[in-house]
Formats: sequence, structure tokens, C-alpha cells
Amino acid sequence: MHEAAPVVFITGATSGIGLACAHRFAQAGWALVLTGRRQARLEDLRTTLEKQVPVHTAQLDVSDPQDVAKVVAALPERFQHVHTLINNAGLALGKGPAQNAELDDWFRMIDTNVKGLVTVTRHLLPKLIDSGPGSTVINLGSIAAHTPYPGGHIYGATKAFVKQFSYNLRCDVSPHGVRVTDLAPGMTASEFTLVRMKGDQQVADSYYEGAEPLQPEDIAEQALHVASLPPHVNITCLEVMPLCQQWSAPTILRD
Ligand SMILES: NC(=O)C1=CN([C@@H]2O[C@H](COP(=O)(O)OP(=O)(O)OC[C@H]3O[C@@H](n4cnc5c(N)ncnc54)[C@H](OP(=O)(O)O)[C@@H]3O)[C@@H](O)[C@H]2O)C=CC1
Ligand SMILES: O=CCS(=O)(=O)O
Repeated sequence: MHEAAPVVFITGATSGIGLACAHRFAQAGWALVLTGRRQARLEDLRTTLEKQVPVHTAQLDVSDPQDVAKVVAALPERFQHVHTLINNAGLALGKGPAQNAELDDWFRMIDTNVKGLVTVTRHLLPKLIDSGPGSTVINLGSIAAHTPYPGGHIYGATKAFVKQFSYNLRCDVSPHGVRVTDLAPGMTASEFTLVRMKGDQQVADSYYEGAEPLQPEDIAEQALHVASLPPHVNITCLEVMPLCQQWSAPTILRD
């Protein structure tokens, strides 16, 4: 690992799990590269966290390959040695069965959760290899990768991609000291459902009624744990569920 505080690069740091990771890694003394599309939130975050640790922020839409290339190429010297990449940016869009779905929603999920994740990964792999041994790629998967539910169609499929990509990627990069983890949460209270329901706060709130979901901080704690293990230890897949969730998506997804 590089001698100065290690660098973590987080996509989707403006909300939910990514935001909680920013705070948790800062608390642990890591230097932060924080990215997302919402510039005002990134600036607020930098103002707050740079009192604790070095912070670099960059507005980034992961679904735009040119944007990704530009942001990685423009990393300041202090943030070049990326030790951990948290591929967190992602979303679900829409409810209801596949036969009623908007194709544009499907394309956006694929562009963000699949194309965006692999683009960021590909651009940062040389830096991660350079920072090894013990550098880490943490991909945010989901229990939806292997648990079918009505209305889960493309979202679950994108997360199945993330899981298998993580396993295959590990075969190639582990000889170079880079670890890969598929971090797969169950129901986590964030802006995720509000985005999925396209801003309908009432419906989003009803998703969590009667449940005690995971908090983003619960997942951030696991991400820090995975990235801080001795270099020879690679957690390949870590599934985390709230106690209340056995499985079954709430009926609001059925339309
Ligand atoms: N909440 C849950 O129940 C679960 C979530 N997950 C996964 O965890 C990850 C984080 O979700 P969560 O924190 O819950 O949701 P949030 O909606 O709270 O956060 C999503 C983050 O992704 C960013 N993002 C979305 N699209 C893009 C894009 N095109 N380019 C860059 N950033 C983008 C958003 O930032 P901005 O809008 O500023 O770009 C935001 O910071 C996702 O991959 C999700 O699939 C997995 C299992 C369960
Ligand atoms: O992955 C996120 C939540 S869900 O689709 O499993 O409910």
C-alpha cells in the first residue's frame, strides 16, 4: 500500500451507501475521491470532510465513457494511487411487470449499473494494480442478483452481471494483488426507492412500512472491513440482509 493515507475512489458518493462510505472511510483516515452527478452535494461533502482528510471531488456520470476517461486522467497527483474502488453508483427504475416497462428505463439501468461500472473499473485497473498488494474493487451488487421477484426484471439482471463480472475479474487481477468483492445488500433505506418510484415520496415511504431496513452506514462498515483486511484475504461475495427480510419484494413493485 502507498505510504500516505490510502485513497478510496467512490462512485455515487452523493447519497445513500456511497455517502455513508465517504463518511466512514474519512473517519478511518482514508483520502477520498468522491464522484457523482450532483455537484452541489459534492461541494458540501468536500467542505465537511476535508477538515478530516484529503478530498478530491469530481462531477461524474458513470454512463458517459468520455466523462469517466476525463475524470480519471485529471486525478491530482495525491490521488493517483487508488487503493480501493467502490463501484457504488447504480439505480433501479420503474415498477410493474416487464411487459409494461419503459425501454428507456431498462437502457438507463444497463448504462449505469453495467456499462458505467465496467467503464470505471477498466480505467482504474492500472492504478489498482500499481497500488497492490491489497488493493480492492468493491462492486455493489444486490440480493436481487439471484432472487427473482415481480418487477425485478432488468434491475436484478444487471446485478447478476455485477456478481459474475466480479468473480471473473478476480481471476485476472488477483495474481497482481488486487482483490474483488461483490458486496450484496438487501433492503437498505436510501434514496434508492425514491429514484425507482420516480420521485413519488409516498410510495417510496410505503416500501419500508413495518420493516427495519439496513441503513447505508451498515453497508459502509462492511465496505471498510473488506478493504482493510490483510492483503491475502479476499471476501469474494458478502451478502448482508436486514433481520426482517427473508425475501419477497413488497407488492408496490407489482403495479
Ligand atoms: N438501497 C437498497 O436497497 C440497495 C441498493 N443497492 C445498490 O447500492 C448502490 C447504491 O444505492 P443506494 O445508496 O441505495 O441508492 P441512492 O439512490 O441513495 O444512491 C445512488 C447513488 O448513485 C449515484 N448515481 C446514479 N446514477 C449515476 C450515474 N449515471 N453516474 C454517477 N452516479 C450515479 C447517485 O448520485 P447522483 O444522482 O448525484 O449521480 C447516488 O449517489 C446501487 O448500486 C444500488 O443498486 C444494492 C442492494 C440494495
Ligand atoms: O437491490 C436493491 C433492492 S431490491 O431490488 O433487492 O429490493
